[in-house]
Amino acid sequence: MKDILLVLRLIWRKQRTSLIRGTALAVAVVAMGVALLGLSGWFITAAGAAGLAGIGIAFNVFQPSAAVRLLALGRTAARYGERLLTHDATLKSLTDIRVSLLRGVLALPFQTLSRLRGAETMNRLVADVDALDGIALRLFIPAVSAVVVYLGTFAILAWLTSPVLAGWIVLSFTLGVGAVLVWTARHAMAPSRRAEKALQAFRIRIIDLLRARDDLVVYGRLPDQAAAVTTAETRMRENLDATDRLERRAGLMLALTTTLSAGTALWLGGALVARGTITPAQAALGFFATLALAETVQPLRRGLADLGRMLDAARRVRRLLPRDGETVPAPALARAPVPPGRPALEMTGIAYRHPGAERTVIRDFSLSLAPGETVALAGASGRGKSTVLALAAGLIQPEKGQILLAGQPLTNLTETGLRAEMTYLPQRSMLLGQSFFDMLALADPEIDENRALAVLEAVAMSRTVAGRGGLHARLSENGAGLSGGEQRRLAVARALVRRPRVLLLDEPTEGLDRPTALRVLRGIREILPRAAILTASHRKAEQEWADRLIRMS
Ligand SMILES: Nc1ncnc2c1ncn2[C@@H]1O[C@H](COP(=O)(O)OP(=O)(O)OP(=O)(O)O)[C@@H](O)[C@H]1O
Repeated sequence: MKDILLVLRLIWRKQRTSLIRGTALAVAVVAMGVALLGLSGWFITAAGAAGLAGIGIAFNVFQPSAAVRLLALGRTAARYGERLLTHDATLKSLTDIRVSLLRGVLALPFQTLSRLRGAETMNRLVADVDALDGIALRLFIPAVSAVVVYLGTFAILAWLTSPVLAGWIVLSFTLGVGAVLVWTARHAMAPSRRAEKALQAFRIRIIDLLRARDDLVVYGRLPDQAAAVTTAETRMRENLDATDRLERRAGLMLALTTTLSAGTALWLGGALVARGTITPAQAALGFFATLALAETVQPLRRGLADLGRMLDAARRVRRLLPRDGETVPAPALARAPVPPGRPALEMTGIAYRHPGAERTVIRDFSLSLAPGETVALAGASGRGKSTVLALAAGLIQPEKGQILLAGQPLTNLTETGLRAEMTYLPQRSMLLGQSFFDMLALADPEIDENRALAVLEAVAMSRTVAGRGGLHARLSENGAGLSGGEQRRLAVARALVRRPRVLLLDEPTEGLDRPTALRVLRGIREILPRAAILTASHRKAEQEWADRLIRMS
């Protein structure tokens, strides 16, 4: 519940004025509904009684009928305004929450980020935030309007009829309805949670199926994965059916409660009429007002049936939201230009152990890299070459030692400043974009065609690009229609686009034949003659290309 309140506070804080106005209109809608039915009941009964008493001619029909029309029209207008304001305000605050969530995700440490599963994170951002719209629209606003209307109904009925009748109506109605709503919330919690879990599993399994379809086909597991998708979908439907059945049962119980409350109000009103405390028209007013109170509980019924889903969504979302007073820093510009004439990269006495790992993978590692120099890290698989590159790139922080970029500790540079000076090509890259040009523009949105063609020439991709219809020809998603070697060369070209002072390469020519690999390595140097290059390499071609070799053991 704490999580729901926190999300509600966020929604309220971001759209306070619209939500206050919308809640006021929601109260007006329900109050006018109660007044409309109560007044109509009183009007018909009073007119009938006046007719029976033979004084029908003196009965003023104009004022009550004008009030009935005013209430009917006012209710429609208030309903329209309420929907417009509350839905608009909720959707706007959910958009803000989604952006805050995305910022929260991006601000996570590299290690945590690399452990996140894409499909699950997408669910957080989309499905969970969608589930939160009911918190304001189907729980908070209806609950506030119900309480205000019950108090108002009690006060007005006590004034217009009798305090005993007013007290009985509001008390019996509130207790009966309250019991049904608590029952609904308790029984719907588990199926609503299970339905949401099954929906998320369904989405994740479909994404896994699409992403790994080639491997699933090769290993003959496509039917199993498809069956897993169907199972999740069936489970979702079963649980959604269960919540629907519960909601309908709750509707039946609410109708019975309202009827019981209205019936007893009629009986009590009759008894008060017999004692001469109130008139028949006043008793009718009480009876119809009780029937009208039923309108206050319909939205709450839906909201409470979804409570389990909203609670889980609020809990998951809250974990990723910045805490109160904690703002995620926006990337800023570098604080100071990097001074010239120093080693481009210095690593001194570095020690690092991956979180949860038993052994320290990097111990007392030091390196000095001059501008224009190329150093290759060599050593058996698992010795920590990629880890050194990630440390140098500032993606993870060493437990001991210091890393300087042209004399400045990495920690002194802002994210933007650091990325402007240094580029890192990991072992596996994602090629985002629909054309060669788009893919390169990810590294520099200002890139022009000449520069794009130059870096593509440097990595021996000019012929491929021309053969595919040029820089802007449409490609398959993530470069799927390109060979492995072509994708690798494109990733290298993208790293060159930024003209970094320090270039970190993790097996840049993996998947290329030796002559192409040598051409690409030569091209990298031609494009960046003064860059300091640190590369993790198993291949002879890369080790020969380097000025110096550091063996990791
Ligand atoms: N996030 C991580 N959590 C725990 N251990 C990790 C993590 N990343 C890497 N390791 C471990 O750290 C060790 C060094 O990994 P690293 O990728 O740096 O080796 P490498 O020398 O680059 O290997 P390769 O040549 O195969 O790429 C390995 O034993 C690896 O399993």
